[in-house]
Amino acid sequence: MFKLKRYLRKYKKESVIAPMFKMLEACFELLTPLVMARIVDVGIRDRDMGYIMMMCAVMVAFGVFGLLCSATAQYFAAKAATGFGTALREDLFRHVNSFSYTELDMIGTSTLVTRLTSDINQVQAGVNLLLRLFLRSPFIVVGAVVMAFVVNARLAWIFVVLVPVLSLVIYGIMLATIPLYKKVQNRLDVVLRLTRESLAGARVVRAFSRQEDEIQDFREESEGLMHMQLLVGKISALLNPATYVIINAAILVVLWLGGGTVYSGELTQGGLIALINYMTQVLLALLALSMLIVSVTKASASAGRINDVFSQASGMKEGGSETDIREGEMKVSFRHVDFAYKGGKNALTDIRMEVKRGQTIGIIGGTGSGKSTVVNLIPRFYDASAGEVLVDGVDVREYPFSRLRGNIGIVPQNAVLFAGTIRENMQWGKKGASDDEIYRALEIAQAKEFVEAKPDGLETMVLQGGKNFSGGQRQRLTIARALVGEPEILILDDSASALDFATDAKLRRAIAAQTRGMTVFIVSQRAASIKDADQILVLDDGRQVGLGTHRELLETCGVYHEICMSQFSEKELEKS
Ligand SMILES: Nc1ncnc2c1ncn2[C@@H]1O[C@H](COP(=O)(O)OP(=O)(O)OP(=O)(O)O)[C@@H](O)[C@H]1O
Repeated sequence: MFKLKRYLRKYKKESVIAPMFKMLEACFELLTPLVMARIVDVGIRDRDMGYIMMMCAVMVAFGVFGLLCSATAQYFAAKAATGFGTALREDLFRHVNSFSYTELDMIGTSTLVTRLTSDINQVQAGVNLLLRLFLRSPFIVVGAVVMAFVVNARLAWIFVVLVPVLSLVIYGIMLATIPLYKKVQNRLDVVLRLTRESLAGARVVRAFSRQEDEIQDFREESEGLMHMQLLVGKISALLNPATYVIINAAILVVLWLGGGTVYSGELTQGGLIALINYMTQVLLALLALSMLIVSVTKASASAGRINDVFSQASGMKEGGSETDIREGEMKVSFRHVDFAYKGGKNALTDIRMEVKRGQTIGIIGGTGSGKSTVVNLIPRFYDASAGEVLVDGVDVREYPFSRLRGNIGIVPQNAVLFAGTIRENMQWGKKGASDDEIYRALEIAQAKEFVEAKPDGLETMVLQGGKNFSGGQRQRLTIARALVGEPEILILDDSASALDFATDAKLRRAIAAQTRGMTVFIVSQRAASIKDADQILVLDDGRQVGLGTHRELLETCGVYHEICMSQFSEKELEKS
């Protein structure tokens, strides 16, 4: 948690004012039993109503000042803590955004969501409590012991014994619960992941009638979390009975010994009442301290999880801004490229390909053969494990991300749209794109017709994930989004799979005719979608088993021939 203190730097003033006001409030609290003692020893003894009223007014004034101090402290602590939380959240979000796909795969989205939300809230609550209580509680404990010595030094020794005994009990309980908080948070991660998966895949769950299994899995995890929380709760629940037994025993001792002292005149009745009040103050302060420790412990566990994300640096270093681009003939080159996902075997082995500016490249192969992996290396979603990928003759690792990716329009396999209007979604491709530019892109992507048919046109709202559009419409919108920016390289990663054959063909014809000079990569399982490409890369289990035109590959590449045989009739094959 200490490591995160930099986020409080902007709130130095608040971080000092909050504990100071809490201490001031504590001073009023410590003085109150003395006023009470005066009421008993002087006011009540002498039956002096004027004195009693005056002292009551003093007590009320202490209470009001204490309340004002407490409210001021609360205000500044809340200001510092929420500012801290906001700065931390923004920084963590920025850091997560710097991750490459490798780190995202490794850490997992659900746990990142928990860390960005619940963990940061936990740390924020810890900071708030820390600012208010870390000085106040020890100050009250020490202050109450000192005041007890002021009232009666002989009886004050009971406090000297009481404070360590109480502290020891509280510490023991803390020690038992602290490791469990981290486990609770980890379990929460699992529950969140299950919830996310189950809700995101709600349609699939229903389609496979898996609701009961999903509910069962969720129940098991949720009950696991509950048992863990109950265990922590049960141990923590010992705190109050244990401490109250000790404090009441101490009060009995004070009354037992104090009674005699009052008779002998060594201690006044008011003094005895003040001692009991101080004892209660010690207990309450220690309980507040234990609450602080619990909160700080939870916050530390959460801070640890947040720091783990911060310490995960992006494995990808961005290239310098002065990239020397050689505008040669080759737009994209793969030179003996190998790639393995973290901890896995090679997903790609020795990929070699030279793609000229303006060419269309088809990439085909069975499922899992590495087609998406190949195209993911061009915008540097992953880095090659061996060999190099070049764009305009320069290794992709030498580019600043914005420059490299700014020239690439990528349409991923899963059509992802964001909540907002169609226009806003299209402007992801190019900030401030005009309606003309958007309609041109929609036209090429074969999406203009259905967008125009909507009463609100470009103002039509897209629901989260594009749920109010069909799969094919979503795909066409994501293609249009990539085209709006008129990228130099367009990557269509199986992004026309939901289109019927006629629309798919129209789309490819429009791209070929209206995007002259654009280098286009088409990943597809359908031979018909890529057969007219200038070059076709054939993959089999991550290996390049063919590279050439449709005609050439039919002659030379067994895998390609087989794919075509399975998809075309004899007649179609002869014609092609
Ligand atoms: N994020 C990942 N982490 C680990 N392994 C992965 C990851 N993505 C893909 N793989 C593995 O890499 C191999 C190639 O996957 P890739 O997605 O490139 O295949 P593909 O040819 O595009 O398949 P499909 O046509 O089914 O989309 C597969 O064995 C797959 O299991």
